[in-house]
Amino acid sequence: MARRFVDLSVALEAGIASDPPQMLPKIDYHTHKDTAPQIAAYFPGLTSADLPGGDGWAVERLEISTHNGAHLDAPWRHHSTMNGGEKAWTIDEVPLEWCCQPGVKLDFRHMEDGYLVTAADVEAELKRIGHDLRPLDIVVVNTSAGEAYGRDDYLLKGCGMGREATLHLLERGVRVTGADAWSWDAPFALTARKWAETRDPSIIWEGRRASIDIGYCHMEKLAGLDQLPGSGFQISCFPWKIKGASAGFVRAVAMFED
Ligand SMILES: N[C@@H](CC(=O)c1ccccc1NC=O)C(=O)O
Repeated sequence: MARRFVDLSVALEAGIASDPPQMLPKIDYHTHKDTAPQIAAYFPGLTSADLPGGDGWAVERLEISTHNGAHLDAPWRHHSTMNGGEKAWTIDEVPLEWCCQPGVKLDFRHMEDGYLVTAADVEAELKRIGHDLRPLDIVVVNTSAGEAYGRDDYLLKGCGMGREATLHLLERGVRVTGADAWSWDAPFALTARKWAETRDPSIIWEGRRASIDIGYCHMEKLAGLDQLPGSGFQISCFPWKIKGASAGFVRAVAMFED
């Protein structure tokens, strides 16, 4: 039996519209030509001419936040408490068991930017793909943001998972979800417009705040969801173990046993 992999993570990349301007990642690439003196520092007397082709080593320095690139948000990201009053788990406390499970893909690409997905929308899509949710299924949502990654309109793209839809998944035992958009919730700028009209603060991060009731994790900035069927694959998305952090980078991968 051959195993096939689909990469579900965007590359961490500088110079594209992946995040708001003040939150963009910075990557300083030190090339082989730049670094020969770094090696020479360990071997007094060595010159670049002694190295093959004059090459030193390649290394990069990053200036990033835990929310740049494809990442898994821990319950701690969503609120300081989870499960009705317990201290919320940070990323290093998330059970590994949550992060390698059967995957389910919901296709919501046709939904309008900023539309708030309901529990009925989730049920209708599960019926269409013929899947009954099981505890710990990893549910990923393909929105219109997926194909806009890196474009100037990326931050405004995609429907949002509302509180009702999020709780619907959590009440069925789902503990890890994901989207290919900048956020699990609706794009911030669109929620801000609604807030300016209503002044109702409960609409801000309404999907992720479901974690206050039932702690869960979600991935953001996924890629390649259009290549997945509705079900029939595993997802692996172990996060970087960053002590006490709100999120960890993930190389999310879908695996098929063909
Ligand atoms: N909506 C996303 C992304 C986000 O908030 C973010 C992305 C890059 C850098 C910083 C971010 N947020 C706060 O510092 C999240 O909640 O992780």
